[in-house]
Amino acid sequence: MTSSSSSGFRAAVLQLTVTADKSTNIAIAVKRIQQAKSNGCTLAVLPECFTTPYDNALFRKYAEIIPDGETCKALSQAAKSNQMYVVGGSIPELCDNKVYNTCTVWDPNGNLIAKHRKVHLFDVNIPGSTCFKESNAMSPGNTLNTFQLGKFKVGLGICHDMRFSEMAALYRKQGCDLLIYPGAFCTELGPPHWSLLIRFRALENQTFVIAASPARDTKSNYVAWGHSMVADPWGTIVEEANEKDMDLYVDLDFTLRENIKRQIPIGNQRRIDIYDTIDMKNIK
Ligand SMILES: NC(=O)CCC(=O)C(=O)O
Repeated sequence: MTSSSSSGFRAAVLQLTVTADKSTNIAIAVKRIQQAKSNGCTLAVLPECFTTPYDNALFRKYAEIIPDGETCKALSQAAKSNQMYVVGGSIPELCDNKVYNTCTVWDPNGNLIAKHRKVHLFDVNIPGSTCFKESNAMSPGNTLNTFQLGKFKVGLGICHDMRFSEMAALYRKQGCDLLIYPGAFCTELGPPHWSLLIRFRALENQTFVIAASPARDTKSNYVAWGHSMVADPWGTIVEEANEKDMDLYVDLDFTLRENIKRQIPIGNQRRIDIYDTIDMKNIK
């Protein structure tokens, strides 16, 4: 496969360091998108909250109106000048006085072709480990969102969204070939769950999965796990970053997905007749 062919394309996962300065973060992202282009990539994926330290106290301060804010202008321009698709990780979005954790997607003409507001907010309470209540600062989105990259369909989620197999299954049902999760797991929940969740979403849906994290900054209030990752429909890790500031360049060949779907045809084996008798609303 060349960097872009009928069977796939090359993707960049940009594991950049998020500083306290928004303009610096945007400039770093733009530079890394250019580098991805030089390395033959068709798609660049940025991390969750790549313009903003992951901190409830800062989300509203850093928030922007989409698509009028400085981040959207820069991503649109970067997508257009490099003739690439850009998945803009996420930024805090200000809309009707609410703040959302929102991913924007830009096509090679610089058009905004999709927007996903994080549906499942990161509210956990693990004494002695991680206590975070994202819903104190953010509002949840209420829709699932996809976009088309050539003949391939992509489903979008943000970080904690990846814990919900129901959401990924709905994307599978819609025919998604690839799921993308900008994310920022912490150093407590990253080691036990990050890789497992990514591989499982890939395996159970027979899709590729890209998860893009910020690099680890041990001086920040919220220390990201890093380990950006690409998993294939077999559940194998194709590429994994360590915790440092770095990028992954990965060739995605979707003939693998077609082969696996044919060889292990779980798409046709589901017993909806049984599942449909179970009332999901009553299952916690
Ligand atoms: N930013 C997030 O949504 C973090 C999610 C997370 O760490 C988890 O364990 O879930």
